[in-house]
Amino acid sequence: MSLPTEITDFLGILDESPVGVSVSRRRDGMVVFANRRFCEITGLGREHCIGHPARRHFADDAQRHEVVRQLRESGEIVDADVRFFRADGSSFWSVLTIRPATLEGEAVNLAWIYDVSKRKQAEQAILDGKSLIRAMLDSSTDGIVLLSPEGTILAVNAAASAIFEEDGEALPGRPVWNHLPAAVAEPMRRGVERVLTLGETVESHHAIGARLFDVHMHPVANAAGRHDRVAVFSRDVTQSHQRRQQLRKLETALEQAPVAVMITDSQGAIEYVNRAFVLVSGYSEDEVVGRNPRLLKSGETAATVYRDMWRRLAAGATWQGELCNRAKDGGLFWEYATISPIRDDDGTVTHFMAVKENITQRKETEQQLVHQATHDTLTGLPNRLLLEDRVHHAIEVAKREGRRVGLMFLDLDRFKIVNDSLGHVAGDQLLKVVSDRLRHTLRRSDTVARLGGDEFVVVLTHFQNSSELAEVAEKISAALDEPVELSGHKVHVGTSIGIALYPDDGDNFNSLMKDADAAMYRAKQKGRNTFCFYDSHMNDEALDRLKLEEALRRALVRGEFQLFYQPQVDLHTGLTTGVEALIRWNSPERGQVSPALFIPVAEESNLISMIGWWVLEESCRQIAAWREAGLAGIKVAVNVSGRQFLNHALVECISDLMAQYRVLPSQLEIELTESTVMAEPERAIEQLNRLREIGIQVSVDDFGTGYSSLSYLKRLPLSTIKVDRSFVRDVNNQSDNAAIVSAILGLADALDMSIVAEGVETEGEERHLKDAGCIKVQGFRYAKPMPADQLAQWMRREKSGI
Ligand SMILES: Nc1nc2c(ncn2[C@@H]2O[C@H](COP(=O)(O)O[C@H]3[C@@H](O)[C@H](n4cnc5c(=O)[nH]c(N)nc54)O[C@@H]3COP(=O)(O)O)[C@@H](O)[C@H]2O)c(=O)[nH]1
Repeated sequence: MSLPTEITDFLGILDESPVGVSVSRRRDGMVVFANRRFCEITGLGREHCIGHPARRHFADDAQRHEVVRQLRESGEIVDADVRFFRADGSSFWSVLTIRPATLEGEAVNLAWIYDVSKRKQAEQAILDGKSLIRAMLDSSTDGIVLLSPEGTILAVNAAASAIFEEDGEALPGRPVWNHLPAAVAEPMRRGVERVLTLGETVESHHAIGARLFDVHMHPVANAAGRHDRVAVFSRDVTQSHQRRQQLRKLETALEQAPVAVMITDSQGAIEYVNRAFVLVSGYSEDEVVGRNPRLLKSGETAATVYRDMWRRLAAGATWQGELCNRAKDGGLFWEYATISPIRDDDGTVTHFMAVKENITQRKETEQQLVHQATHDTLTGLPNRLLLEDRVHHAIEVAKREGRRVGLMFLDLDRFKIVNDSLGHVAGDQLLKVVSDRLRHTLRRSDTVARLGGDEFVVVLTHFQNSSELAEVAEKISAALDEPVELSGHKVHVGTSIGIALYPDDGDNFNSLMKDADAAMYRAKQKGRNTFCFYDSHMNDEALDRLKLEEALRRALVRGEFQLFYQPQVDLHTGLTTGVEALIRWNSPERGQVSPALFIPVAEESNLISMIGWWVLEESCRQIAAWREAGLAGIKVAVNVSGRQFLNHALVECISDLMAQYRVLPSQLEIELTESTVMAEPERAIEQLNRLREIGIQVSVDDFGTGYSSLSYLKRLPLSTIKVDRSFVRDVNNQSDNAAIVSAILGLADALDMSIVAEGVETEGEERHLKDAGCIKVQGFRYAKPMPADQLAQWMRREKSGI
């Protein structure tokens, strides 16, 4: 299109304009003119602008539509911010103004563009910065409020709006005091004044409803450096306060806990201990912090316990178990510990926590109970249960090491007499003395146990041969043969010891015990206070003894006993002065059993008391029967065993029997063996005096076979000494027997006692005795023991002088 000159001039002017100008036809939007600046701004050559649609310059379709809409509605565009394309495809911000005009009758749009990219970028940067600050402020969990000196809210972040429970946009311009409780507003007002006056930060704590806040107020300066605003930062510390309180409660609970608590780091260095720990261990916190818990180690906890503990802890598991630890003062204490690993958020074990209950008392009670269950209460020695365990163990070790085990069975020889006569208290005292002597005689490695009663067992493991065992047995015998002082009485007990060996005699506890028991019985038979090694025949004997005991028991019930009577004769007159009652057992199974065989078994098994009472009663009954039969005045001497003699009830019992059968004291005599009298001389003196008070005379049997103390003999109220038949035998030919008999006669004379010589069998013996001055005799030479009816005939014959 060729343009008139005035138009060309106008366009020439526009071409020089510093603003980009383009002219486009309104009917088709085709550009008809673009000035130099327009081409510079868009980077397009003029030929790429003119003759092309104006819309192609718009970089944003939405903006283009808006421009078209406004043009349609108002016919012009004033200072719109629009993005245009550059020739290289990039875009720039421009301020666009379009005004309608007419060019040569053609309606056109005159468009001015002004590149505002730099300003836009700056604006965007500010906007970005502001929104960043805003975003930062809003993302803060602390409430932030900017206040004027009067307390007017200038700005708030989201957290502050939430505290005030108000819309954040509504708050600026309002006095902050209206949004605070009076109790908070007033101190805050003073705080603001102070911040602005002094220019310093003020900190305070406030409660708003149920929530707690830490408040920091900072001065904010203006461009001139003057503090003209206050920034208030409020931190909601409700939860942390509650947590702190909970922690404090936990700490108090830990401190006051009755259980010891210890926390170590992962390497075992102690970091914390509570008060219970300090009390139990005796160590202060300072003394243990930084140290390893092994400082409590006592050496009493089995190594396996620690191994198990570390195996579990290393696997990250909790360990529970009992530890025996040592306190600072050296004392031991027991703890039931639960040790658990403590992990951080990543699951790494950072610490270990030990919670330990003091179970010392329970342990001590347990140990006491175990001790009670395994030890004899009276002597404190191991009992049968523990003995069995020790023997098992000793056999196991001996088996491995190819050694022998010696088991000694001890039975006190005269314990039962002491117990019956002096009472249980003295008996207990005696057992304690015996225990102490055994303990002192043996090595610590040997076991001494009490089975009960007067039976003890010694187990020896360290000996070379059986003669060493014999030496030990001798030492024990010697120690127990020493007299024991009991309630003012000197008592001789003595012990019989049976010895069995592993593996020689048995390979288990029961067989060794059985064998040693059999050997002990043999030792008793050998004469007491001695020892005997087991040999295989002993078991048969022990079995026989047991059977005999059972048969004896039955005999009492079945009435298989009978009394025989042996006369005692006066050599001057040839008349019977009395008779000795001698028991006989007519066993349907065994036939006639000698009292020499069954009396010792009865003594061992306690049956002797019942048999003794039977003999006493039967003797009294017989005296009465003879009286009824016209044979008054027969004096009966009854053998009384040691146990029966020392029984408190003996005197009363004899009195009762005498009263029941109307027996005169002169018709009854008691015979005691020398050993019975001398076992307990003091006690014997007491009992003999009581018998004398009721008129009963006592003779001492088997005189010369035991060990009489002359000083005691002098004090004993005895009427007669019976010379044992071992001294009477062949007295006329054996000078030593003659000397003994002569000495006994002299003694009896000096002590004003009468003499009866036992077991006279020959005329020579009789003559010697008569010449020596012994008048009363007893023996087969005159009469053998006979049943009561035969004795009655014997007496009648004698009376009638036949
Ligand atoms: N506790 C009790 N002991 C009793 C009782 N009855 C008897 N015994 C004691 O038993 C032992 C054996 O007695 P026994 O077999 O009866 O022998 C007595 C006489 O038979 C025997 N004796 C008498 N004279 C002679 C003789 O000339 N030769 C000879 N070889 N033996 C003779 O002596 C025994 C009487 O002894 P002792 O009692 O010491 O006077 C014996 O120890 C009895 O004591 C009883 O009831 N209770």
